[in-house]
Amino acid sequence: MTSPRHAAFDILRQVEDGAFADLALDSALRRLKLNDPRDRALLTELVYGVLRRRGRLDFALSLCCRQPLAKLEPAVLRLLRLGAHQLLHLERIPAHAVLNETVNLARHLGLERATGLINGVLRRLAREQHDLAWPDAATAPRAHLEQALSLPGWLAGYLLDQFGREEACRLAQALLEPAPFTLRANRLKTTRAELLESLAATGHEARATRYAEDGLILEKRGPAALPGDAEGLYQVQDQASQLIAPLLGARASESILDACAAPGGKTTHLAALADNRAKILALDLHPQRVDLINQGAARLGCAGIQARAWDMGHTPDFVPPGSLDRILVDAPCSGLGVLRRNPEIRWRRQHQDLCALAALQSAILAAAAPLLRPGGALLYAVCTFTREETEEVIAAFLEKHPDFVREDLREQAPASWQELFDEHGALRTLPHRHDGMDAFWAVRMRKR
Ligand SMILES: C[S@@+](CC[C@H](N)C(=O)[O-])C[C@H]1O[C@@H](n2cnc3c(N)ncnc32)[C@H](O)[C@@H]1O
Repeated sequence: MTSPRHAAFDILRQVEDGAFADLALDSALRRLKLNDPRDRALLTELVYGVLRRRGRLDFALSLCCRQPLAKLEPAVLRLLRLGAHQLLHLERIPAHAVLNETVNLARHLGLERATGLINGVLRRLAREQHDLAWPDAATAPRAHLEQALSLPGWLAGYLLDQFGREEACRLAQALLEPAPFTLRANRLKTTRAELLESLAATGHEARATRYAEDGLILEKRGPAALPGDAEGLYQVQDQASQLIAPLLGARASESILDACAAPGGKTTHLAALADNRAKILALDLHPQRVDLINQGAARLGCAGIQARAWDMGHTPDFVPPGSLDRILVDAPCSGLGVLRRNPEIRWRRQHQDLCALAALQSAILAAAAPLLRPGGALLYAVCTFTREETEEVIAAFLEKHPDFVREDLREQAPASWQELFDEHGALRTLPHRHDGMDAFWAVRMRKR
């Protein structure tokens, strides 16, 4: 039987080769017979923890290893990172167990020749871990962000430039933590209060979200399965994502385009808010992801959704121009606001990607714009915070589309949401400021 450490080693290798961590982990959890929930939790923690904290782990390891880490065999470095993560961040595992397990795994993997090095480096790290010279946030903020808070160099510089030292450090710290597990009560079938009650009755601890009207955060999961999954009583959806559909401001019976819709979290939310009386066209580039929209809609009891594959780089030729009341463009983006959920993006995303993503976002907006009727509203949303993908995309769009005007979202938002908007009336959520939610950005424009 594969141990959690061995499984984590395999998944980390797959991720280095380009796999998505969540998919590789889900498939391993399904395939392996890890019956003890503690083993499943350890596997998840090892994979997500090592990916999130790689910058921090490499800094600590480099202080304890005589060779530069770049010269180590990839498999040896992977084992060292796994060991270092347990030593530095998982206090309940004693150091001798970490050393034994890591060296045994190295042997099992045929890395007998590296066991001396692995043992030596981890032994030294265990001894010196409380005296490591972490760079100081006040005097060396960029090194602090890279080495203590585990950001790649370009992103450390980017955050400092955009947010300043203190806020950059708070954001980077928040992005290192596991994301909350948040649900949206499906108002087509239940209410938040009812769902909170049935969660409590089945041994789970949950609380209402501070901002999203139908949201609840699972604070402590009980051993039983969550009630109401098959019945479609809830959708797993971050609180920030739950703010987007209400901000579109749709009314029942309107025609809506959800231009980048899969897997359908916001499409199904739009249907629920309109009490199933809106007509929603849900498009996405990838046909297999379109299936997810249909499956979600069926489970949640949503009606009025037509989902199909389409490349929104081009205006859909099957929708009459000027015929839609509302458009949501929840655009593909750098995903830096959801690094907690997709930890491999931290190391995969490059600064130069931002330009290409902004070009794609601009193309999608330009293709959607002719479909809106005069007086209709277009909401643009991304789960990131970079200037390139937010203000700059919208400024370029408004310059080329003088028939659109930007709206101030504060005017129609509830009083309790006012702190979620910036001084230009755009939604700007950040995990360290707003009830732990993902970092999103959204703005609404109206066609004259
Ligand atoms: C941020 S996700 C959308 C999440 C979705 N709105 C939800 O709430 O579940 C962006 C989506 O855009 C899709 N996409 C990427 N390029 C696209 C294109 N050219 N046309 C249409 N969809 C595209 C991706 O497949 C992805 O599903």
